[in-house]
Amino acid sequence: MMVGSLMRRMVVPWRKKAPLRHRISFTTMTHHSNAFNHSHASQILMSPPLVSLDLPDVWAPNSSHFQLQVPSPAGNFSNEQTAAVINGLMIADEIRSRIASEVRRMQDSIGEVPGLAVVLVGERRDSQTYVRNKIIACEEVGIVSTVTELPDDCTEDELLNAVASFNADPSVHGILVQLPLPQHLDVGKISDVLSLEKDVDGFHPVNIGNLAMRGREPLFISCTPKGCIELLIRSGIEIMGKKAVVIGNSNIVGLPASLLLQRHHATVSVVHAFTKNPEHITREADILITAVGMPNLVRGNWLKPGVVVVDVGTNPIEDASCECGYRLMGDVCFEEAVKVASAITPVPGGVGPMTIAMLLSNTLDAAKQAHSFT
Ligand SMILES: NC(=O)C1=CN([C@@H]2O[C@H](COP(=O)(O)OP(=O)(O)OC[C@H]3O[C@@H](n4cnc5c(N)ncnc54)[C@H](OP(=O)(O)O)[C@@H]3O)[C@@H](O)[C@H]2O)C=CC1
Ligand SMILES: Nc1nc(=O)c2c([nH]1)NC[C@@H]1CN(c3ccc(C(=O)N[C@@H](CCC(=O)O)C(=O)O)cc3)C=[N+]21
Repeated sequence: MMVGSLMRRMVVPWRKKAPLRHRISFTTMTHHSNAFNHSHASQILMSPPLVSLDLPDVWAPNSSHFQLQVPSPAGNFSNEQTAAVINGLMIADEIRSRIASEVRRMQDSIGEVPGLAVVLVGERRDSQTYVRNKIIACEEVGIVSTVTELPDDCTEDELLNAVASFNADPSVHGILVQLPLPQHLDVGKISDVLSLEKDVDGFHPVNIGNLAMRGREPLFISCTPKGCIELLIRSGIEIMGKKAVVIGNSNIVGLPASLLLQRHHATVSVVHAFTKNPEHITREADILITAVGMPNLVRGNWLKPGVVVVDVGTNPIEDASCECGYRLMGDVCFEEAVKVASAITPVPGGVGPMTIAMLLSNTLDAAKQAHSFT
């Protein structure tokens, strides 16, 4: 289990009662009737469902406060309206409550709890913060987490050995290697080594390939795109038949987001760094997902009135008035977009919390699969 003497491990113990703010029953969830009316509905990814927990992957929110009053995209949207702001924190909270009760049910039934191993290389402040947030989130739902920290100058073998040791550890059901890695380490080699059954980040080429191919089902879908689609569905926004534009094409967000939107029968265009006149393409979008890392890239005049905007971008901006010295901004100029869009996710408080909720969900799924627990 040790990788040289450089590795530090931190084990967060299982807490019996997760201190979540809201505890709600999920038994009242129903299918999203509009989406299921369509004859192609059965072709939408059904296994595994978007959110684990054996729910259908297209479904309506179970309480009215999640149902946004969204004017139909590009339809009768008036310029005087402002967009509904999609509350990712609240939706993620509800999902985490459900995961917590599933983890308890698993422990009560078979005496096992899901385990997540995180590998963190180097000392990037942002990565340390993200990992800490993931560990806290695990603790809150009863998932046991382990962090391996490796120094910036660790060798590829040390990193691969850490992953391999978690592959072999039956108490670890999910493995996440925090990105970005230092330049001398090849992220592709990790996914070659990482066990497919433990790839809770959904980065394994077989998982991405299966996401791309008709008639195939990935074991895991990348957390951020999965969170984006979950936000749309939970907000009552139909995807099928819509024109969707994704800005960004990374393996971690943009590419799987466009594949997932296609699975939901959107017509998808991808905008990237070499796209000429991107605003001509984005202005066609009914649904826009942006994952670039450039604050204010998307201005109000890039948007069609009534568009639904999902802003993945997470950009720290220096701000002396904030306690930590910076604030977070998305890729979208929120003040302008909110006057044009019908619904929009904020940063912070939109996609970010959903990414973490989906990681917990994937880890629970992995543990259920490992123990044949249904
Ligand atoms: N909220 C969350 O949960 C998460 C947020 N993020 C955030 O999302 C953002 C993107 O992350 P990630 O995908 O990892 O980033 P990458 O740097 O890996 O990818 C950025 C993508 O943006 C494209 N791009 C760069 N410049 C432009 C431009 N001027 N116009 C259009 N496209 C452009 C690139 O195009 P090309 O392919 O041509 O190079 C690339 O596909 C970051 O801000 C990150 O912090 C990321 C993960 C999770
Ligand atoms: N292997 C791997 N998997 C990832 O999923 C992964 C990664 N590496 N590297 C970095 C990116 C980034 N990412 C975020 C997760 C949560 C928030 C998040 O919770 N954001 C909060 C704000 C958090 C804060 O205040 O700092 C919010 O938007 O409300 C943001 C970004 C996952 N990533």
